[in-house]
Amino acid sequence: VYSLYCMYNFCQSESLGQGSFTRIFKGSKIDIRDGERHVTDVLLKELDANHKNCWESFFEAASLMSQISHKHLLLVYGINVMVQEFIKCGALDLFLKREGSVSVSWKLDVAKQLASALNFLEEKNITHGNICAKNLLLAREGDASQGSSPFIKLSDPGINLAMLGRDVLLDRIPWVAPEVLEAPERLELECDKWSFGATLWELFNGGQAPLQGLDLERKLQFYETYKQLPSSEWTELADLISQCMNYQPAFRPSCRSIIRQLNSLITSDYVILHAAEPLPD
Ligand SMILES: N#Cc1ccc(Nc2nc(N)cc(-n3ccc(CO)n3)n2)cc1
Repeated sequence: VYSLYCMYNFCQSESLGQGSFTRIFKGSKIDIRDGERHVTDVLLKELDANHKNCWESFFEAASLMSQISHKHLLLVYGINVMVQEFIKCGALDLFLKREGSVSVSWKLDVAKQLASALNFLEEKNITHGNICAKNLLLAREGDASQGSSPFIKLSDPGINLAMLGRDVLLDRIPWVAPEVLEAPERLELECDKWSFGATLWELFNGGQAPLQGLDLERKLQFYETYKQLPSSEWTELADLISQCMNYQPAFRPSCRSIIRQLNSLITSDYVILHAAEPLPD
């Protein structure tokens, strides 16, 4: 099996003229197969700014052409790129592992921002389905000494849970809610609350993955025996995490309650006592 690594690099050359609603660039597709580089000339078509609204038909046209082939039909290599805003400091789990010592109030600030993103999704009745520190992107590091706070953005959920194999789902224990394992196609809002609890745990444990190193069988047993993650010595935090990670979805707190509890954590004297060093647990 070879790893297909395909990178587009392209230079803007207006000389290629304009499509009706598109800008076109000449580029080259670099595939690496069995250690060999294959460079192919490609043309990249980008929907221009004031026609973003008809991206569906742009997408349909491209996917239609990519599904058929004939010697007199243009070959479409694919439309398999998602273009995202580049977030300066990358994923939170890696940042926490690298940094190690961020203050308790920094962590609570990040937790509150995630809670407000979840609150927004809850109001829209949208379930994300893949809340975890890996999918929290740090747009601004924030520096406690300068008093500037961090700024996070929740990434896309990736492939729909119902499309994933059972092993992938099991490997997402303990982020994936227990009820999702049995019915990944029926995602409810409550499953994001469970994942929020697991993400809080990551946040206050230096970005290390909970249940790391457990194989899938043991991860499944963790749920079958209704286990909880090792609780923090900060009881109010441990309470919030276990409320979110309640095996009964209906008993999990609403986003408003989560935000209220985070606000009271922020004012608790634990924060002042641990202003500088990270929580020991
Ligand atoms: N060193 C370093 C470094 C790495 C990445 C970025 N930036 C960025 N921008 C995005 N839009 C998305 C991501 N992601 C990273 C993991 C995921 C998983 O979803 N996304 N990283 C900035 C610095």
